[in-house]
Amino acid sequence: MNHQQELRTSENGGFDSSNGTHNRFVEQTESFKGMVGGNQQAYLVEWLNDMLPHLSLPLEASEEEVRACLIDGTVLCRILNKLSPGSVEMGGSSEPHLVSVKRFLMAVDEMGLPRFELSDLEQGSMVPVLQCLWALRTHFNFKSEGESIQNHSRRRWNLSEVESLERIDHSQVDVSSCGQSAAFRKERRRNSMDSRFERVLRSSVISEPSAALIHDVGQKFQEVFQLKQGWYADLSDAKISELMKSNNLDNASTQSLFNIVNKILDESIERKNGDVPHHVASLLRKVVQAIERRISTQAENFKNQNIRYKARDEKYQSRIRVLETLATETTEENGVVMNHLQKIKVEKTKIEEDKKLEEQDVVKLRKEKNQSDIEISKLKKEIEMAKKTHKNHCLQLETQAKETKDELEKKVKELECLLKDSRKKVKELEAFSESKSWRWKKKELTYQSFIDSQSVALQELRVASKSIKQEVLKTQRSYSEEFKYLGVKLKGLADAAENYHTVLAENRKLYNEVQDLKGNIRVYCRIRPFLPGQSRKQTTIEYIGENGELVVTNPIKQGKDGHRLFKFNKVFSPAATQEEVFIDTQPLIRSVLDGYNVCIFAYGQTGSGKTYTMSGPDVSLKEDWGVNYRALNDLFHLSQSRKNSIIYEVGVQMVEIYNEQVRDLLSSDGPQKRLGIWNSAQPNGLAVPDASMHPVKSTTDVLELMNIGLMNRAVGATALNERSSRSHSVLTVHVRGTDLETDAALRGSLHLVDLAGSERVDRSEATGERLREAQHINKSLSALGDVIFALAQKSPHVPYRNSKLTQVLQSSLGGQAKTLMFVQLNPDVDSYSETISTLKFAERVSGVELGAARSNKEGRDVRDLMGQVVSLKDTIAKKDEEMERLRLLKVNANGEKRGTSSLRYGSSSPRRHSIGAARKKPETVRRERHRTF
Ligand SMILES: Nc1ncnc2c1ncn2[C@@H]1O[C@H](COP(=O)(O)OP(=O)(O)OP(=O)(O)O)[C@@H](O)[C@H]1O
Repeated sequence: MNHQQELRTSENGGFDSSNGTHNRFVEQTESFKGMVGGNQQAYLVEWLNDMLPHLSLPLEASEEEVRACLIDGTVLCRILNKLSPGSVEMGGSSEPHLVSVKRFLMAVDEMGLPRFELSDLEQGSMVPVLQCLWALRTHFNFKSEGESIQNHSRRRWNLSEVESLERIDHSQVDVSSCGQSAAFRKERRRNSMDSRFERVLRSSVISEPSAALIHDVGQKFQEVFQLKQGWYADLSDAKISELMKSNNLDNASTQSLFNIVNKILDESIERKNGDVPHHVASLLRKVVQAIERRISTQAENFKNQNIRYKARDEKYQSRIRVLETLATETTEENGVVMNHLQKIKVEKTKIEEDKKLEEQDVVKLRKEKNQSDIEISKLKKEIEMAKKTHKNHCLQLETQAKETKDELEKKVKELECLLKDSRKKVKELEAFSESKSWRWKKKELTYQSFIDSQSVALQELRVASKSIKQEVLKTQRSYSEEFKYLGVKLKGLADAAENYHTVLAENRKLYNEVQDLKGNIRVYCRIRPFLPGQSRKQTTIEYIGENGELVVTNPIKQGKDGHRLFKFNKVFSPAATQEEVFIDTQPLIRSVLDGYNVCIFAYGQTGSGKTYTMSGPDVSLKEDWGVNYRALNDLFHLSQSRKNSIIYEVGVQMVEIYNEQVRDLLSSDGPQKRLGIWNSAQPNGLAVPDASMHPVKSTTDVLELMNIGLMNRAVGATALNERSSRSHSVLTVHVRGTDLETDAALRGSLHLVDLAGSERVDRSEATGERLREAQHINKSLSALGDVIFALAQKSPHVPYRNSKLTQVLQSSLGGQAKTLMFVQLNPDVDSYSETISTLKFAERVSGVELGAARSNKEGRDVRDLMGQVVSLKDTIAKKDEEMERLRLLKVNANGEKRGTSSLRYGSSSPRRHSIGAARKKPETVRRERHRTF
């Protein structure tokens, strides 16, 4: 059902009793309020279009479109004037739209209908506006319906007539289309639903063959009758009669004729008095007559058609019957007749099939109708359901509203309580603030009196401060004078302090010179740093003084007894570099070139850094070079710089003392060769005359030789498990210089001794071979200690012969040599006792006076005499050596008897690295040495 049909239904419904009119008006207005939505808006739009056709608003016009249409107020005023002519004054087009709307609203107010606000129409919700229009529509519908029941029943008749015509049209069409296909009939039916207007048109020109023709006729009518509201008022009688005379009415469609009738009726209703002008009435009659005529002719046509169909049908039936009787009577003519009959039967079956199809169509249509009925009932149910849910929703909302109202009331009560409380509190606060302000006033008074007394005191203080200021100025003056005096004094002190270091250096130089004069053995103490990977334990070194003081702490003892002070020529901290150590050693080494015998030896427990100081950790790196390399490098540099005045020849020996046996590390015969030792200090410094002497000309030569020597020592070490730390190595550098001017000769020698580890035997808990090694080391080191003690005591007998070490070092310790001892310390607290015994030994060494060193410079005569002395000493030494050998043989024989055996290097000793074929045999070297040194 479309909107118009619904509208019509609502318009027609409820008119049974005039008493119910008002109730229904209220109901409808209320219902609109509750259902503002698409349907109601569509009704209103349709109504508006009906009222003012020029609006031609689309049925599904949006709220904004409706607003745009109504906003200027003229539409509203026109509608009202149409419903109730003259109820609103119409303004000109220049009048502002607000005025029109206001006028409309005033009229609505007068009628007592619901109104809307201007703002609603302008931009607010359109619902109040639509409600107002709905009320207006309902109001005037009811009003007019009452009148139309009496006056305009014809109008309704017209519509029903049209519908009845439509039904006739359907049945006619159905009958006429008996012979057509079902599809064609369906198409026709669909077309028939297109629009109400076309349906009406079709019904009016049912005799016409096509819809196009119907439309054409309608168009023509529209052209002929462009009718407007109140049109006939403008027509003259002559015009109307002319219109009636013409055959225009006959050519117009039935719908157009109905429209004329309707308009005439509407106009007459609007005029209220119901009077219709005579000429209009005659026109109306004419139109109605035309319509009636048309309908009667069409009815006549249908009747005739029906009769024709019936007659045709009867004719067919009678023919069939005749043919059937003919068929039964004449059997001879059966063949011919049968054929005839067959044809007739075929025709009959065709007709029956058509009938069946018709029936099927009817059934289908019924079914479709049923389905649509079902759908309608479904929709109705849905609407009811929606109504119910809506009602439920409304109820829910109401209950919610009630609940919220209750809550709000509760809250209001609570707030009231709070308000009461706060009032109480405000009162309390007021009372409190009053008491406080009283107290403050009191305090103010006391403060005032206090301020008065303070201001008096301030006055007094000012006077006092003035006098104090004067005193301060006085003292300032005196202070500045004293400062000046102190400044002068301080300057003197600063000058003195500045000089202090130079004085200190001078002192040290003088001290060294005094020691040189005395021939004291110099002692340099060097402390090894903690090694990487070694946990930073507590150190035994408490203090290192610049002037050679060293304080060592006993980790067990506390207080004064825990500390011990030692004093040496120099103490090198763990941070001291190889370079720094050498700088302090350099002057001593240089004196070798001046013809002095110099001996440098490193003493200390195993791992304390003896080899580090003497050789260095890595020969390939120059900055790591120890005293050995640096000394020889320096000697060559110096000899080069002096080559214009003195020509130097340098030779090198390298021996090892292991288990009281001296072995040549550079000998081409191998280290197993035991060397003889001179029994007394040799004037030429050749302590080990049998050791091969290797002339060197550059640092590279020295490095090469020393590497061979170290390798020989290292090879031995591999076989005998780190023998290097249990043997003494002695590198002797012999220098012979000849003055080019005076031909005077000078000889100097430099012993560089890396002693074996000085730790006690019991500490290492050694046994077997190790014990033997340790015993030998102990023996040699204690022999060294005895020699030093004897020298310190200036004893007439110095026991050099007690060990090979003392014998080798005899020339450096006893003769007027310059001797330097590096005391190497391990800072680890675990090594405290070893450190103390090392330091005690070093203390004793530093006290030894060897007498002033003497240079070995000599003229030619002296040299000849010295040569003789040397040969004599050589002979004595040989004898001594023989005696020594015999003694050793005796000792060994006794030892073998006791079942002990001495260490041999025979098969167990490592392969000897050869110095090379170019090297001369020891005898040759010895001869040469005897010749040159
Ligand atoms: N001043 C130092 N700075 C850095 N490392 C050092 C220093 N002195 C010694 N060392 C390191 O300490 C370790 C032991 O040193 P070194 O072998 O020279 O001791 P040693 O007294 O000669 O031992 P041994 O008696 O066994 O021959 C080495 O690894 C060495 O590099």
